[in-house]
Amino acid sequence: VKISTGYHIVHNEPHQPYSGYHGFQYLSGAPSQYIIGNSLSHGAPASSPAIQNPFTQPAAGPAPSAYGHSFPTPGQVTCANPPAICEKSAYRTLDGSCNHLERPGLGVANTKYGRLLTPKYADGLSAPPRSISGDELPSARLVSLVAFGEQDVPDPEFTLHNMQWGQIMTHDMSMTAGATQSKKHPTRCCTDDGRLIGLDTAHKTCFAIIVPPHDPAYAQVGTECLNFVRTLTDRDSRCQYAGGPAEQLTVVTSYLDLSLVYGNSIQQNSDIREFQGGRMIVEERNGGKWLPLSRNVTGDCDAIDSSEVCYRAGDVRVNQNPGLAILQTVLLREHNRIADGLAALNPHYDDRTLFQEARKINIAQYQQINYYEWLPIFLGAENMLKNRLIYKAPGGSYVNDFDPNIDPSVLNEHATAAFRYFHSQIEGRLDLLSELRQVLGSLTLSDWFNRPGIIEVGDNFDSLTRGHATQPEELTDINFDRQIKHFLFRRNMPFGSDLRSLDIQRNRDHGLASYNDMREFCGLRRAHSWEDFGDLISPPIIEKLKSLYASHEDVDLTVGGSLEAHVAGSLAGPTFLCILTEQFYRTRVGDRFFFENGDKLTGFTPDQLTELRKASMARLLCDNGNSISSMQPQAFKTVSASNPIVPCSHIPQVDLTKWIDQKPYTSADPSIHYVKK
Ligand code: HEM
Repeated sequence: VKISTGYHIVHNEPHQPYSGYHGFQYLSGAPSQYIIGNSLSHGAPASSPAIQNPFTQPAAGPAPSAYGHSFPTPGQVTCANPPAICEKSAYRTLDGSCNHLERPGLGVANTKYGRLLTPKYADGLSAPPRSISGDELPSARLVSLVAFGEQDVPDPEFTLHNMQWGQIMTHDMSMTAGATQSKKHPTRCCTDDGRLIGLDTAHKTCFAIIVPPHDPAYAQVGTECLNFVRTLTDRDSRCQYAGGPAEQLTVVTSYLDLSLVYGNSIQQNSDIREFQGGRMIVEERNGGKWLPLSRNVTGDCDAIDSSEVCYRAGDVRVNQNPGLAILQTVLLREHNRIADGLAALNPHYDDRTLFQEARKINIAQYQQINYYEWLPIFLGAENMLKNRLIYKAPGGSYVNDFDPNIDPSVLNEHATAAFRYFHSQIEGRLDLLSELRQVLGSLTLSDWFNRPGIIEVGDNFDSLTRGHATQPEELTDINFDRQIKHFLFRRNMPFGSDLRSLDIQRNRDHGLASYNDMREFCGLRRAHSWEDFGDLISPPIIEKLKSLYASHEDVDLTVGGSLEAHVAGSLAGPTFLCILTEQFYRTRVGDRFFFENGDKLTGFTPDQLTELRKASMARLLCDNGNSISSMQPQAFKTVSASNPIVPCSHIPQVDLTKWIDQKPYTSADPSIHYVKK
């Protein structure tokens, strides 16, 4: 694989036409760099325009369940409540407040997404955009069907854990306010049998997706409408609005701080914390240690009865799919493993110290995996080095790059368009594998949305974990698996929703700037005709876009960005790569607690940092399976001669003895009593 060399984002240099924004640009790059994944050639991975009827009879599924009571209530916005003055602490707060000491509200749960470009609403305030011709934009479902395919193309290099970890990071960074995400939304914009509810009677947050006639899936059952509820914005909030166009709200902290494990507030955290030995609550069932059960099983899961397993965690989306529930369990068990280790090494520690120290180590390992193992696959190691997202920092050396001028908020363009491109990696078949990597069976994804109990059955937890470490993810391209394209959250129905349609509709709901505007912002050539997209999008796909949109100016960011040829060494085209790189730069340098920082109070000792840099996905899986004894060292990558399966004991482990013995603190700050040796 050829690595790109031509990209360099220059931070903190506002781009002239958009001077209100944190600017960056690419250095010029030759078109020949765009060669991987989506291709420019005419015969390139097809988007399977001739959609066959792929649908079989539905398997018997669970009965429809009640609404999820623990999910955010539509129409209601929780106000962020950061303190006016921050106390200096060695530990992060749970809601993200006071990460930035002068601006305590930055990155806090229940605040606005950031934006690179001003929103594009039809009325300038909040109405979804229209074509520049004044007409409606093409149906999101139609765009999903015509511009995107559903071919099953396994990725030769990366495993399903690679996809699944991305969803973990996503859930850590953002969640649209007012959404239920996976549970049926109480606001109905379509009737239960898929007919549109008239505009006069529909709720004001409705923005239903119109299904085109002759839809290859939905026409079979007469579905004309997919439910879609708009994200709550600052204009819906009594505590946020300061005038201007609507800005969507996100209900989780923007930092990579494992908020999905620990919760986004003291309240959420108290509900899942044991308050003994620094541990989080785990419950024993059938000899295993599992996430605690939800108190509203039929509300939170698509459970048939209240005896089914349905989890409670730091993030309400925990039950959405089996792979996600597995990694949430792994990260929870890792916390308790560390807390128990620290307790044995430091018997004088109280519950709070053990909890916070274990949390701090868990987050640091996770950030190490994010930046040094996972992100290089997506963004390219060289691109990351060049743009100062990672460093070649030897041993225990610090990287003191916290920048108080950087806003760590999650960008709307990132969460609503660029990062969702990786929905393309989702696989609809989940294999169960033995320790010898023999296939024992497999699950169909849409049978198990919101029914995580399957991971507790028999040896499924380990078999699925091995499966995700062995099975390839779907290639990152224009194809989206049928299981999420026609069967998403289908419950016991023949069909469900379409994730690609939801992505496109959400782009419009959030009024994202157009694909063409974003190209220009990213230093690429602005297109003045359809043909001008040809530098990055193949001609047959441009033809499809032409058949959908009235003008090249209308193309949604989510759509155009997902159709670009990839930059060599990365998993995205230049426009999305620009957004993703900018996001993960901000997420790093805008986090005062980033694990490589050498601050005396919040950081680690050089010895500890040396250990933390040994953290890996493989070790995490080895340590937190029920009984996993072997793994390939690079668990995001498929097994190969250079990445063979080895006994877990061969995989480096973070040595917790470096956290023994805290010496009395001798700094000038009298409020702080201890520091690591
Ligand atoms: C089986 C796997 C997955 C399923 C079923 C799934 C499903 C969903 C659903 C239903 C939404 C909300 C759609 C809407 O109404 O707007 C969503 C949002 C999102 N997904 Fe996924 N997803 C999966 C994996 C991933 C992966 C692998 C990534 C990235 C690497 C990802 C990134 C995102 C992002 C960034 C959002 C928006 C988050 C927010 O700000 O609310 N997802 N996903």
